[in-house]
Amino acid sequence: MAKKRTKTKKPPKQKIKKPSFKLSNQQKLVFGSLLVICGVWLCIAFVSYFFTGEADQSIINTFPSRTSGTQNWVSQFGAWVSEFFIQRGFGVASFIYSGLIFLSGIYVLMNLNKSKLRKHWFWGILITIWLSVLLGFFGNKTDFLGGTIGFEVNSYLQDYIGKIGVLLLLLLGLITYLAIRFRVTFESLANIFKSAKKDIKNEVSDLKNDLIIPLDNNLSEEAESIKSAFEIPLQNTATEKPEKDVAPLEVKVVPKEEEEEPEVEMKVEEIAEEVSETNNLANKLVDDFGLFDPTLELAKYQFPPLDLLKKYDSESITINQEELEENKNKIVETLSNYKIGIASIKATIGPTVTLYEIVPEAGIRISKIKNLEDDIALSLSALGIRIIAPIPGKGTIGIEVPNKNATIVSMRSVIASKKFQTSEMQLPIALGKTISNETFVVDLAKMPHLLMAGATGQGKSVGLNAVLTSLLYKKHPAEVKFILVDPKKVELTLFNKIERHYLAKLPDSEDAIITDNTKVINTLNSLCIEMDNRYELLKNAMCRNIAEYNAKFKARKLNPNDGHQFLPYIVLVVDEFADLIMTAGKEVETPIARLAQLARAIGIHLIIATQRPSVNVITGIIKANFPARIAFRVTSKIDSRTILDGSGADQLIGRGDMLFTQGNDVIRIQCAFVDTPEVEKITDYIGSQKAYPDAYLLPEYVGEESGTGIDIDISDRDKLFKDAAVVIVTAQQGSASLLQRKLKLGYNRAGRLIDQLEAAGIVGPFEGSKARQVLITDLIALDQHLENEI
Ligand SMILES: Nc1ncnc2c1ncn2[C@@H]1O[C@H](COP(=O)(O)OP(=O)(O)OP(=O)(O)O)[C@@H](O)[C@H]1O
Repeated sequence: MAKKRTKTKKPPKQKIKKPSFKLSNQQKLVFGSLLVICGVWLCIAFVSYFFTGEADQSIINTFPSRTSGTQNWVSQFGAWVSEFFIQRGFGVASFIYSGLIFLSGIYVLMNLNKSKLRKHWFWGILITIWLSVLLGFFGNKTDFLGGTIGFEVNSYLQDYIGKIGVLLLLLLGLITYLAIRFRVTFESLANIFKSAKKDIKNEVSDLKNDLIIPLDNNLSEEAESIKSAFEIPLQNTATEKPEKDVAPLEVKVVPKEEEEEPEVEMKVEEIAEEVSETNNLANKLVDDFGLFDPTLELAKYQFPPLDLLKKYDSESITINQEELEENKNKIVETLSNYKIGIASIKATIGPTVTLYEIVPEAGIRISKIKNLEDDIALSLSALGIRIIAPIPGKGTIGIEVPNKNATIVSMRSVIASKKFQTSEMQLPIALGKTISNETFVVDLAKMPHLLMAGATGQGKSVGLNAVLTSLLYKKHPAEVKFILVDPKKVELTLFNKIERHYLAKLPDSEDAIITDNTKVINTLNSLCIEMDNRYELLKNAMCRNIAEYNAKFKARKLNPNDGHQFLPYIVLVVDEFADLIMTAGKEVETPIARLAQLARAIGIHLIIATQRPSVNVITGIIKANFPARIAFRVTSKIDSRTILDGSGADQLIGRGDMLFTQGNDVIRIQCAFVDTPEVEKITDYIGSQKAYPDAYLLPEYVGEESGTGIDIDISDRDKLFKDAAVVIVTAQQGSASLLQRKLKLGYNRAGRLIDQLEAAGIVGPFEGSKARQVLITDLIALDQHLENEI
């Protein structure tokens, strides 16, 4: 009897939402004012206590009676609170509390940094205790100087460490406070003393110089003219005598100063001070305003909730014992046909395939099994069998056999997984589940670029959506931007709704999603400029990569006035890369290769998807720079080799069954499934929230083709100008695509040539969808036309 066991599936843990304590502006006004008033009221009550406290003593315990007749300026409650804080609490130091409450009100009203306020409270409470103990040292039990707490703590300590001990302890407290709060060090204290000593000395010597200089002047002026020699003593008659008295002193003091001034130490200290100044400035800014928060502009942005993703009925894996047994028998039988004995066999059930791990009997060479790969697959007669001989690092042989009932790996289950939720990766992507049913999460930033290939209908678009969805669930709009290239015009259009949140575009383009191949070239070149700009920023900030740079920026160590800014990651997604490379050729390949080679450190990552993984699409230069690859099912072994450098992708079963490699091992994964309505819901959810004023603007790129001024210099003409003219005149058809085909050019270059031909008067102006008119009738006329030009 077939036993069916169903794995009990724990419901995904919903993240418990923390209650938000954010106040509206009106609430802040009310709450802030309340605190300010409380602070002032408390202060009045405390001051009053010094005058009325004694009189109120007797009636304090009758509280709360309306007729008690307290004398405190703020009446009964004031008397009681003051008694509580001053007499029974911390004595005079209680004033600090009223100050703290007042300060809190100001912070709330002015919406100032809360972390600083917390610091004020922390230190305020410590100072209150310290002060209360200090004053308690001098007071007695009934005294309100240190309050009951100050007095009691004192007497307790004095019993153990004596009066001197308490004083020393208080001194230690003071030193600790100064050291931690004001970062006072022994050196800085020594410096203060030194500079104070020097200031005094300078003042003394200035005083002396004041007295000496006139004497010098006298001497020089005496040498110059007798007249002035007379005048000066006349002006300084009153100081004449002391000058003469002080003159011998000059000799004594000056050499002393000369001995002290050339101290080398001084210079070293100054440099150290300068460095710490910038750090101190950054620290101070962080103290005042907290770390820079890039998400502040969209502070209220809500990440899409999990509920937007669908749950699927067939999500839990059902283990069909009968099927397992059947497959095992088939494997054992098939292998024994080839005289391969099996020592043990183990099955791991995944969402779409089951992995049978076989340990062959001793003496059987793995190469033998490897050679029989195709025959074994044929004997097992099932689609999608993949043999891994040996499984890397295990020394066993793996045979992956598709399950009869494949389960869907929902996007919801992988997003909800602990692995994804707690991941600390820079750009985490939940791709799906592995063969052992583990959620597979990778970091796009580490890949650093991804090549995706697969025949049509095998799950590429779903895969791209899974990647984008993962990032939307994990990254704030301030942290990542997408550039989407979608020549099919349908796959990625949904993301239009989040243009002003998550997309990046060229400044002059209307649509953020690029569907026109010519625009791709501009965008790629613009991205290269962005890359160069970012490298410049990183160089100036002395950072090696974007993570370091952003951390430094957040710590306010980089000045925005120097052009520094928080850099979001940029993810370029190109669907149908084959289409692009066919129409634009080198013009696309070159910037893509450049970006792929250099962009990893500055946070630009490329994801390229193609249906046709042929070598003229995935060229050597592209392949070399895309170590991370995903292969969905392809139709031939050759295609599989092109993507993975090995076979396997041709043996997949489709519908999101894929192989992933990051350079070494190949991992089989069932891609998470996210349907279009789910993506729509997510983009709707994000799109309905407050957005940035515009999409993230890439640097402007003035494409060469945009210089289509009709006055093109003859010397600037393309080398192929003459050939192009011949092609156009012969065919009597002024179209760029004709040039592309005949001269094997990219679209851009062909477009440029057409512009040059127009400038030369060979073709007419642009006429919309129609081909341009050819103004030269035959090749002889063309030759004459070109000769006349010169
Ligand atoms: N991970 C998956 N789990 C379950 N089913 C999937 C998965 N991925 C794809 N499919 C199924 O395969 C169909 C085709 O997928 P998809 O549109 O992604 O193919 P594609 O490779 O993008 O095709 P094309 O290149 O023609 O656009 C989907 O409609 C869905 O039914």
